[in-house]
Amino acid sequence: MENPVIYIDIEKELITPSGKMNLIFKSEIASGELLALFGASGEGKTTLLRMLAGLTKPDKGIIKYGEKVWFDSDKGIHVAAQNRNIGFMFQDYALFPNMTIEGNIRFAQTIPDEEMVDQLLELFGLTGFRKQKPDKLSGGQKQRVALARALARKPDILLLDEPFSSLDYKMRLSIQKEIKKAYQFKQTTMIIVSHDPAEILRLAERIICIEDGAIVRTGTPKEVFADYEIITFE
Ligand SMILES: Nc1ncnc2c1ncn2[C@@H]1O[C@H](COP(=O)(O)OP(=O)(O)OP(=O)(O)O)[C@@H](O)[C@H]1O
Repeated sequence: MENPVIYIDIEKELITPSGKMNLIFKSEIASGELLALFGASGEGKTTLLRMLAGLTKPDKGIIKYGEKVWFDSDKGIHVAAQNRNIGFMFQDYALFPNMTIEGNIRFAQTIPDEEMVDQLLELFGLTGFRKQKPDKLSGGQKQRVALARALARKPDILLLDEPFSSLDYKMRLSIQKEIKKAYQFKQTTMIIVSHDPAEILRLAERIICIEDGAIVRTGTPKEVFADYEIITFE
């Protein structure tokens, strides 16, 4: 069954180091779409994901998931994060320090599924660490656990904020490939924040560029990056 379309039409005043900036975002995100958000630091990409996840309230507007209204400022509706079935991994993710790696992944599941825990550990190259505590792991390994945890709850929507930043090139490529495979297959809608055009070209079907708090461009990554000479198309 297809996931519903996400409809976002919101405004939020951001308090930035250089003053106030109004973030205005209106878009429809299709079911099963792999969308990248691209923009300079401080443009509000993380805040946008947080609003979609229900962790930050927009000042005004509407967020809908199919027929379900998740946010409506006029009607005073704000559905809590735990009722949106969104998997997310933000830059400031924290693992539970007293739980093992497998425990961290298991804890994220809404319905217990040991086979999936094993698959995720395998997919992210973590099987050998499953009984370890997070403090024994490197930054890249911790990031992989956080990614596995975001996937573990079988979310309808997956929000990834710079999810591969601590991974080495080889691991980056292999995990990008696996994520793309697994989630296109399941038709999970995925929104990824990335500063890396090559990564966006590899992963995303559509890109939305944000500048000064507004959408300035949208299209396929090839269309949008066509002007950038530095990019090598694969
Ligand atoms: N709830 C909030 N209310 C008002 N301003 C906020 C709120 N949350 C974040 N901001 C501000 O909005 C600005 C944009 O932050 P955000 O983290 O969304 O940007 P970003 O595009 O994700 O940047 P980066 O690429 O560096 O992660 C920052 O200056 C931040 O201080």
